[in-house]
Amino acid sequence: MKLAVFSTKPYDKRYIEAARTASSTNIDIVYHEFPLEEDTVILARGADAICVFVNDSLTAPVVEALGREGVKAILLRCAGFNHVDLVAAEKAGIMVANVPSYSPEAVAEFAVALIQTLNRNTHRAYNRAREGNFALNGLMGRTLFGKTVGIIGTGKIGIATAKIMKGFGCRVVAFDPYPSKAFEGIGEYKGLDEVLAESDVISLHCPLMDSTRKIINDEALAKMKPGALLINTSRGGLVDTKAVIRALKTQHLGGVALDVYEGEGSLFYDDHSGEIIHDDVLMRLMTFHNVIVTGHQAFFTEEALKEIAECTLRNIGEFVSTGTCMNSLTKDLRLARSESLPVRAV
Ligand SMILES: NC(=O)c1ccc[n+]([C@@H]2O[C@H](COP(=O)([O-])OP(=O)(O)OC[C@H]3O[C@@H](n4cnc5c(N)ncnc54)[C@H](O)[C@@H]3O)[C@@H](O)[C@H]2O)c1
Repeated sequence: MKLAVFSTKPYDKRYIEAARTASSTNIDIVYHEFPLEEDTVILARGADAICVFVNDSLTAPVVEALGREGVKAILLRCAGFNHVDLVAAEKAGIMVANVPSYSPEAVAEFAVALIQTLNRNTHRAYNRAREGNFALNGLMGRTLFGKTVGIIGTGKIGIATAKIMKGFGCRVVAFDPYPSKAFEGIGEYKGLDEVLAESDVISLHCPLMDSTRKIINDEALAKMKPGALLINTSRGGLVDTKAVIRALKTQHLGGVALDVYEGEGSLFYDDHSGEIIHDDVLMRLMTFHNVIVTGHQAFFTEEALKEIAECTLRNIGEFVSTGTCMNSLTKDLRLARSESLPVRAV
C-alpha cells in the first residue's frame, strides 16, 4: 500500500510515523508539504491512497483526477468532510474515510478557553501587563455563573462544551434538528430563534453543509441578545463575516472569537507575518478589540494528534484487508440516500 500524505507539517509526520511503526499494515508513505488541489494532484501518481487535512481541496475535478491516477482511498485526518465531493468520490469508486472522534474534549476545551478569554479580556490584559500597564479600565467582563449558553449542534463536541459550561453554573440551551439523548440532564432543546434570543454566549458546533452555510448571518445576528458573544470552533463557512463586522460596528454583538474563518484556506497553518495579507475582511475583523482569531487550532493537542494518526492508520489497515472501513463516508452516503438521512448527522 502506497500512501501520499498532503499538507504535512513536521508534527503530522512525527505522529504518523509513530503510528506506522505500531501498525501491522505494510505502508510506504510519501509526505508532501503542499496542499492537495488541482495543481498538485499529479503528486498522487503511483499512490493507492492519499491522506489530507481540513484545507485540502477535494472538489469534483480533483477527485476525478485522483480516480484517473488510480487512487482507491481518501483518508481524512479530520472529522469534518465539507471540503470533499463525496458524490464524485463514490462515482470514481474511491472510498473516503474520516477520523470521526479524536478528542471532542480538545475542541470543547478550546471553545471554552475562547469564551473565557473574550469574556474577561485576557487577550488585552496579557498585552497590557507586558508593557507595564496594569490599569483595569476596559477589561471588565461578566460572571458566567447563571448566564445562558447556546449550543448549536449537540454532537460530540457540542455535548462536551455543554457539559463544561453546565459545570460553570450556566444554563445551557441548544438547537439541533437531530436531538441527542446524551444532552438529557445537561440542558434544554429549543428552536434556533429561541437559542439565539436567550443566550449570552452562542457556540457553534454543527458541521458545514448547505443547510448550515452562513447560519450566522445578518438576520440571525439581529435575533441575538444585545452584547452576546459568538464563538466558532466549527467551520468558517457557518458565519457571514461581513455581517459579523456590521454587528460589531453597531455594538449589537458583544464580541467574537473565531478559530475557523471562511477564507482560511490560503492563510491558516502557514506563517504570513512577513507578508501583506490581502484579505481585507479578515484584516478589518481583527481591528476590533473584542475579536479573537486563532488559526484552526482547537484540535491541536498531543492526545488528538496521536488519535488522528492511529485512527488514520487503522482506517488504511481495514481498507487493505476488507476493501472498506468502519469510518467510510462513502458507505454512509449510500446509507443516507437510501434512508433519506443526512450523512453522519444521526
Ligand atoms: N476547530 C477545530 O479544530 C475542529 C476540530 C474538530 C471538528 N471541528 C468541527 O466541529 C464540527 C462538529 O464536530 P462533532 O465531532 O461534534 O460532529 P458531530 O457529527 O458529532 O455533531 C454535529 C452535530 O451537528 C448537528 N447538526 C446538523 N445540522 C444542524 C443544524 N442545521 N443546526 C444545528 N445542528 C446541526 C448534528 O445533528 C450533530 O448532532 C465538525 O463538523 C467540524 O467542522 C473543528
